[in-house]
Amino acid sequence: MDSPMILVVIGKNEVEEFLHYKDLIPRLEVALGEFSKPDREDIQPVRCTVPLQRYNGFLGLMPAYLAHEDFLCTKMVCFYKRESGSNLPSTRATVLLIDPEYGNVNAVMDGDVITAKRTAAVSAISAKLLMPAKSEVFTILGSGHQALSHYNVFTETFSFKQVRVWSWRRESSERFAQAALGPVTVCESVEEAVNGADVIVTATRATEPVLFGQWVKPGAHVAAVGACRPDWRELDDVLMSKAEVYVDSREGAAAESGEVILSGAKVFAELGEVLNGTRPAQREKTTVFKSLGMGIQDAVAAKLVFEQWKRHH
Ligand SMILES: NC(=O)c1ccc[n+]([C@@H]2O[C@H](COP(=O)([O-])OP(=O)(O)OC[C@H]3O[C@@H](n4cnc5c(N)ncnc54)[C@H](O)[C@@H]3O)[C@@H](O)[C@H]2O)c1
Ligand SMILES: O=C(O)[C@@H]1CCCCN1
Repeated sequence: MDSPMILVVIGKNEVEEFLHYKDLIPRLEVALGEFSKPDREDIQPVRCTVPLQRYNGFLGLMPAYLAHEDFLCTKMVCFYKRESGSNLPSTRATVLLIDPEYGNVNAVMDGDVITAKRTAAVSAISAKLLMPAKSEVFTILGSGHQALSHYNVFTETFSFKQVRVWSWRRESSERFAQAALGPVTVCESVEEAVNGADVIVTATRATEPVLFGQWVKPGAHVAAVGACRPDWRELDDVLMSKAEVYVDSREGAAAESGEVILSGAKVFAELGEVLNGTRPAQREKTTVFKSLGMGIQDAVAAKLVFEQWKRHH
């Protein structure tokens, strides 16, 4: 017998309409905390990846089960090592909601907005915990989808005196600055962009380091969002060795993060451990939050979207 639900398709516009940072952030904080408990019940295997060599990319499968909420879903995300000048998106994602009792699919949802917003929301949580107490200068490296979602949530959540952007191509940085809701200073080089910055987000497709420790102010917080393969980097060894390293999942970082694996840096804590109070937030030190993305983050976001969708239909 099937579950009584019929299959619904929820597109990008609806996900955008139903997913708000003010709802997403507190729920992600709870989920990250649950994930980092030794007796966790939520289930999330490390991403399974299928190489797509012909296209220089991967298909990532990201299932998750939120046990307390009896919510089961999986994201399917293709991500590519695009040429630097390419205008094609580096990730495309879809989320399937599955009835945990009967096994049938209840909903197919756009995953691009979910990926953009939940990733930025988790970086904002890292900054809330780890950035210097008086943070005035915020720098974004990259000017793509993640750069924009990070700009949106960081400027919505914190008050910076200056926001700077650097990107591979100046035209893209200028387009980014025009699309942003507030003033953004376009920088010519990474060094200029990060000089004196308190908070730095790296959201590029780089596979070799673009951010070097010698340029980063002591005590700054870096949320590193790109470089999600064991041999890809955005940050150099100097930065990885001078910073206290926080991750979303230790297991994920050990399997997938070039920054962690190649530098040999020790992971100090998961964000969830800081949220649970079992590891300290070393705000006064230079900190790196290495983000790789987790299925439970997608599940939290997809659940919120589905709740709102049901309310409106
Ligand atoms: N941590 C997570 O959960 C998570 C989630 C989604 C995406 N990502 C990763 O974040 C990164 C950005 O994703 P996006 O969706 O914004 O991509 P995007 O394609 O929209 O933007 C990528 C940006 O990187 C710049 N760029 C390209 N090649 C570069 C290079 N060699 N050096 C420096 N900059 C370069 C581009 O100009 C562009 O500004 C990707 O690496 C992606 O895989 C991580
Ligand atoms: O968690 C995610 O959704 C992304 C997909 C692309 C690779 C990095 N992580």
